[in-house]
Amino acid sequence: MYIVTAKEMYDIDDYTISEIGLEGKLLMENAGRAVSERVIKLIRETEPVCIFIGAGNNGGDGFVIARVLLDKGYLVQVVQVVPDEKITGDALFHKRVFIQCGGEVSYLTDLDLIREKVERVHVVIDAIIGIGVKGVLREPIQEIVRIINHSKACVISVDIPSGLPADEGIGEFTSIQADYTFVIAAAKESSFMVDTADFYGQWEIVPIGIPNFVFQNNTAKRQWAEEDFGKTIPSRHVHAHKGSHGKGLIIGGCSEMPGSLAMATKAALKAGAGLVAAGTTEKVISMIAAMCPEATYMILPEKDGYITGCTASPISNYDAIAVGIGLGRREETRHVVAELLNNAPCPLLIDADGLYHLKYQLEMLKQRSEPTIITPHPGEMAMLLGISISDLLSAPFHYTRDFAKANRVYIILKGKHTIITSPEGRQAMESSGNPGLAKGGTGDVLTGISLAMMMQQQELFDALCNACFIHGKSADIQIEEKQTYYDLMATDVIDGISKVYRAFPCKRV
Ligand SMILES: NC(=O)C1=CN([C@@H]2O[C@H](COP(=O)(O)OP(=O)(O)OC[C@H]3O[C@@H](n4cnc5c(N)ncnc54)[C@H](OP(=O)(O)O)[C@@H]3O)[C@@H](O)[C@H]2O)[C@@H](O)CC1
Ligand SMILES: Nc1ncnc2c1ncn2[C@@H]1O[C@H](COP(=O)(O)OP(=O)(O)O)[C@@H](O)[C@H]1O
Ligand SMILES: [K+]
Repeated sequence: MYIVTAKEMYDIDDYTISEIGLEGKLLMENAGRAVSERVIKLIRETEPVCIFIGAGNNGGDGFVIARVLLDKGYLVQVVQVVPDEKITGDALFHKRVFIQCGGEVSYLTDLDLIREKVERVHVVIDAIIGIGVKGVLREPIQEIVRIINHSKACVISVDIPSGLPADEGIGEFTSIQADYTFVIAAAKESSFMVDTADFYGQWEIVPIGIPNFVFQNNTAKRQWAEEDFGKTIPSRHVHAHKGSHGKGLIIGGCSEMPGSLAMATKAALKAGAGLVAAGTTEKVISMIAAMCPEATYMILPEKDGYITGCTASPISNYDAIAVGIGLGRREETRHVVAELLNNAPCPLLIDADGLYHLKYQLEMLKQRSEPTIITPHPGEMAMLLGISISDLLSAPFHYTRDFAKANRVYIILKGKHTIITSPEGRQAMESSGNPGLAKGGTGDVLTGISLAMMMQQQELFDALCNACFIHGKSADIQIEEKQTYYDLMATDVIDGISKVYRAFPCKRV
């Protein structure tokens, strides 16, 4: 599933129409029919429906839906909220076809009459404005939207709730509050944003016949789905030995935070790493070694219980290194991250307190010849960017893409919808997981899983997407089977990794 801005969707439509030859009228027919199919599954013929239609192509979709429902015997009323001369092009074509089929259209702007109508119907279909909205809704449409929002009717939006921007980062708007939205052809950015997602209600994408390659050529953003995991997760060879699946090192931990290192280490092994070493202070090793007997341990120099260096040890022997969890923010610790940025001869993942130290040496990212991956939650990403969390969350695709390209870094921006970005600006959204994960330690588990994935035979970008999938899916399976959002623990997420692999068996070569 692809994710688009309004401009990208218009480019995709234009190419499909002008280069491929699928006419706009035909796309509108496909869109209207595809939405009608879903509507028919939701509502009964006896439930009166009112379709609200605006001036653009979104309104055109509305005329197709009206025709299909009328033909199926539904009680359909069509209210046009703009004068006749505003209906032009493909929308006018489909209005005429609807009328030829016996349909009736009333142009209404009297708000009392509209209120009366809306009170009498069970279902409102909102085809007033789609992705072509500009700014805050003008009157009388704004008031019509208010009337619909105050009614008891079930509201079904076509493509996008009218008034809502398709793109992230747009501040002021008034919008239909939909119960359901049937999104045409590709997800719009706003369906994932904290401030706009809820307006969609339950939503689903309806395909309208646009070929896959047209999306691929016009957007670098997509959702990472179960099928992607199934297709990309590497096989385990029958003759594999522990070296075939990577030798990883995790550096972190201090006397106050030993558990995070234990969890990341265990998660990395559970996710499939061949060998994992935990690099930390002698005291932390004595605290956690029994929790993860399968790991090896590397004693690092320390001061007052905090690690102060790491390159005295042979870091060149590893296939991937993670640093930062439970590391602490002492100044003496900062150059642990600097040493790794300078010397780690393999992919380097930086998380948690490591990101805090990275903020002071961001310019080193560009000098690395091996990939660097950062795994911030929104607070950490905002800190790296020097902006507020609310600014970041209003336009996360934009901010993470710019940062990734400018600093040549992979980013996993964690959240309900986690965004994975490559240094070239390719982006995937991974949406598994649930509120049970909103608990300390789950990020450490993701770091461990990510380290394991980074060392398997798969493209690094896919590896990071798959790590997020395993993490979220594990939490989902645990909630389905035995736990609740309240009692899910980070260690349960580690246990659930086995269930993900059993549910999606990978190929054995
Ligand atoms: N081939 C295709 O492209 C396909 C497109 N498809 C469908 O087309 C939709 C996009 O259609 P679109 O581009 O015609 O724009 P659309 O969303 O109907 O809105 C434009 C109208 O809104 C009005 N308006 C804007 N802002 C406003 C405001 N603040 N307050 C009040 N009014 C405002 C604006 O008025 P104006 O400012 O021009 O006076 C204009 O009349 C897309 O979402 C999908 O459903 C599908 O059929 C598949 C094929
Ligand atoms: N409501 C939620 N829905 C889905 N995933 C969530 C939710 N809350 C947190 N997560 C996931 O849990 C993890 C939390 O990571 P992080 O904030 O770094 O935790 P910590 O540092 O305490 O271990 C991330 O992978 C995030 O995507
Ligand atoms: K709409």
